[in-house]
Amino acid sequence: MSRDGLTAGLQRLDLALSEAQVTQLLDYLALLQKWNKVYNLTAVRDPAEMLTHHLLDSLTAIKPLLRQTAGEPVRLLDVGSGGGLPGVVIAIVCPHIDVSCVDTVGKKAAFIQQAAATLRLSNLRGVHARVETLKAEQGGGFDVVCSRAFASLVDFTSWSQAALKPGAVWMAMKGRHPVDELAALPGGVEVFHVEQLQVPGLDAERCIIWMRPQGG
Ligand SMILES: C[S@@+](CC[C@H](N)C(=O)[O-])C[C@H]1O[C@@H](n2cnc3c(N)ncnc32)[C@H](O)[C@@H]1O
Repeated sequence: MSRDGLTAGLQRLDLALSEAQVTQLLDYLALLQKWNKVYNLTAVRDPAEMLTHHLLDSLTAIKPLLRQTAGEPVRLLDVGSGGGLPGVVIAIVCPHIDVSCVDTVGKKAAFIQQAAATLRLSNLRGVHARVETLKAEQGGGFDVVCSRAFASLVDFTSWSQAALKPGAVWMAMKGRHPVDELAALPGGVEVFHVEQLQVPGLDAERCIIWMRPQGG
C-alpha cells in the first residue's frame, strides 16, 4: 500500500495528519484487504484502487465534516458502513469524534470491532443492527448521521431519523448530483447544502448532500 500516494492525496486535500494517523490509515487498508477475502467487505480489491476509491474518497469528506461540526466532539453514526467507509477513516482522522458504524451484516460489524481493537481506536465501534431499529432515546442519539454508497436519500433519512439528536444533521456521500432522489424527498427533510467534492486521483463526480429535519 503506497504511503507516498496517500501522503500526496492528503496534501491535495489540505489535511495535516500525524505520522501515526497515516500509519493507522494504511494499516486499516491492509486489514480491509486481508479480511475482504473472508468477509467480502468490498468489491474493490486492487490496492491502488482501494487507496483512491475508498481511502481518498472517504478522506474528501473530512474537511466538510469538520467545518459543519465546528471541530466539536460530536457523536457520528455511519449507516450501512460495510467495511467501515467512511466511519473508520473518520475515527482515525478525528479522534475527538465518537463513531458508531452500523450494518445489518454481523461479520461486517465484527470487522469494525476488530479494526477498533487492532488500530487502538477507542472512539470507534461496530453495531450489528438494522438502522431502523436504532432509537435516540435508547442510545443517546447522534449529532451527525452519515452514509456512503447506501440507499436513496428518502430511505436513508426515513430509516435513520429516530437516531438523530435534536439539532442533528444528515451527511450523504453521493456520486453524481442525485437530482431525482432530491426531488423525491418529503417536506419534512430540509436540504441545506449540496457541495461538490474532488477526490485526488479520481476523475469522477462526488458530492455531499447535507440535510436536517425541517425545523430541526
Ligand atoms: C454498498 S454497501 C456500502 C458500504 C460502505 N458504506 C462503503 O461505502 O463501502 C451498503 C451496506 O449497507 C448495509 N445495509 C443495508 N441495509 C441496511 C440497513 N437497513 N441498516 C444497516 N445497514 C444496512 C449492507 O449490509 C451493506 O454493507
